[in-house]
Amino acid sequence: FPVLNVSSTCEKTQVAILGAGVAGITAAVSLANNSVSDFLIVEYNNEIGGRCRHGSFGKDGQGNSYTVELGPNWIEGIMSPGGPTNPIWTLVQKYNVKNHFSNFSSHLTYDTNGPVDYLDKLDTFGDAYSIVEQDAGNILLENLQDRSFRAALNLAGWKPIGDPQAQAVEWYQMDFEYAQTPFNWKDVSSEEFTIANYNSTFYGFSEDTNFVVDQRGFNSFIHGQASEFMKTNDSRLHLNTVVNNITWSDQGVSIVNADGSCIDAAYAILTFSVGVLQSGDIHFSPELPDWKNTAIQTFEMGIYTKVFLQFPPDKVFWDKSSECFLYASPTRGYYPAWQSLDHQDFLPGSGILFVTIVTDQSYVVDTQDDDTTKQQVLAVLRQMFGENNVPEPTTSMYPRWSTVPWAYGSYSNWPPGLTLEGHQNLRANNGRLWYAGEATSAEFFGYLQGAYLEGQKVGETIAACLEGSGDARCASEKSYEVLHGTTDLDEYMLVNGWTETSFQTIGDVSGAGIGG
Ligand SMILES: Cc1cc2nc3c(=O)[nH]c(=O)nc-3n(C[C@H](O)[C@H](O)[C@H](O)COP(=O)(O)OP(=O)(O)OC[C@H]3O[C@@H](n4cnc5c(N)ncnc54)[C@H](O)[C@@H]3O)c2cc1C
Repeated sequence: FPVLNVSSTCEKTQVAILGAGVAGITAAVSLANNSVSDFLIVEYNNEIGGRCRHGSFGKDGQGNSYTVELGPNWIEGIMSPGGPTNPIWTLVQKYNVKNHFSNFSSHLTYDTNGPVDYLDKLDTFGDAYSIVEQDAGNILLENLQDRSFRAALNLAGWKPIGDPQAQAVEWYQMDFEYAQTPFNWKDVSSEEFTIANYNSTFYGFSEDTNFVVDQRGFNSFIHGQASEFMKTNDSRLHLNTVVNNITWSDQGVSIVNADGSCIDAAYAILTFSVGVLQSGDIHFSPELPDWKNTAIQTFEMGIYTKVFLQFPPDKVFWDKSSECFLYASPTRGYYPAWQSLDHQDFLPGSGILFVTIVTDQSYVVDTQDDDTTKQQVLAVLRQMFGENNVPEPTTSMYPRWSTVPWAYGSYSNWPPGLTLEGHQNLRANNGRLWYAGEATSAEFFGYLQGAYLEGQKVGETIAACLEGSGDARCASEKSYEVLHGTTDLDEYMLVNGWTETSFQTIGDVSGAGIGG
């Protein structure tokens, strides 16, 4: 097989897989399933899993730490009878990853004065959201101009300005899922593709989401997958190796790492996050063409931060039968969604509570010290549950996703006005350098299933290329040098990374907009 610099001293391989997250490991499974065993996986960290990552936290009665998920916690969208199944759900069952149905109707509402019932505002939001779904379907089917999610909600009559409870409800329904806000000038979400993304997962698979509480960690499904094709200490897995330079062409790809090691590959699969690609930490030679660079810089990266607290288990002050506590602050997005792990279905007796914040507030906590954040969350808890009822936590912890140099953020988000062609440019290969990851999925961006499906697809494509570049399955991805303003209906097809799932309404069809 042809590679660059055949005379060089670099390690040689047929396929260099850059990154060992879900996309990278799934690409390797695809190659192995297609009889390609000559590949190398290069990974920044000292373990596989990527953003699917856990940490040790707190102590149980025996002095052992608990495992908590720093990254994904949910299998989002499971399956509907007779419909497609989320591939992550299939893997979680295969490798017995412990999970439990998340009951989102098990929530209580609070504001600065303590408990107060504003659940009815969730219904009002739901009514407006159904109108937005119809509107988004119309935009897609009629090839109309996309708009921001804020504009869409306003047009549907949902205007939460000046109402902290309504803002908390909006945060719970939007920011909690997309890690980005539809709030006023900060709005960075497309109406059309946010709705399509929601439909693909929650109408395509099902509206159920299951919460993972496996003490081996959520990523044990990735370890399970890897064990199917790799031995312990497999020499094809290069951990603790940071890629710095990528030289690409139609003949092959050369990679130079920070430790000076290098690889010459016939093909490479790049799975780094949009945050890493945007950062400029990776140098490309030749420079990436404008159409590719524009796509990378246009797609958005959201931050999703969980702040964990452990309280003495005998001093738990919240209702242990509830899963979620929503807090309405005058400042929208200020420590709004609290989840209890001390629940009979999760980690009973653990005394662990965590609060989620996203992008704007995440940037704030990422630049302040742990103690300041702890004092802020305790002040909120004391407003919610009473000044004298909330003791000092025994420990607290949170990851700073915006600063992690192998991710620079949590997951991607589709900005207003970006067309399907614009997104396709994020997916499209540059010569023999191919791309995969959650962000390259047109329908499932942000989710584990997006990373899985994109990794699988690229693995199969390159296996076909290695059989013979004349193989039709090896054709280059379509790319667009000139971007037009909208996307014709007949472009929603595989050539642009679009399957038919967003047009299905297998789950709850009550508000299905796109094609529904
Ligand atoms: C806080 C949080 C919550 C989330 N919640 C959910 C959820 O509940 N459900 C859900 O489905 N999804 C969720 N997601 C999204 C999900 O985690 C991602 O979609 C998925 O893990 C992305 O996989 P990937 O393979 O595309 O990328 P990654 O996992 O980022 O894999 C890329 C790999 O490349 C490596 N890398 C980066 N730079 C370099 C370099 N220079 N050299 C070498 N290696 C490098 C990284 O270390 C990483 O291992 C969440 C993510 C986060 C962070």
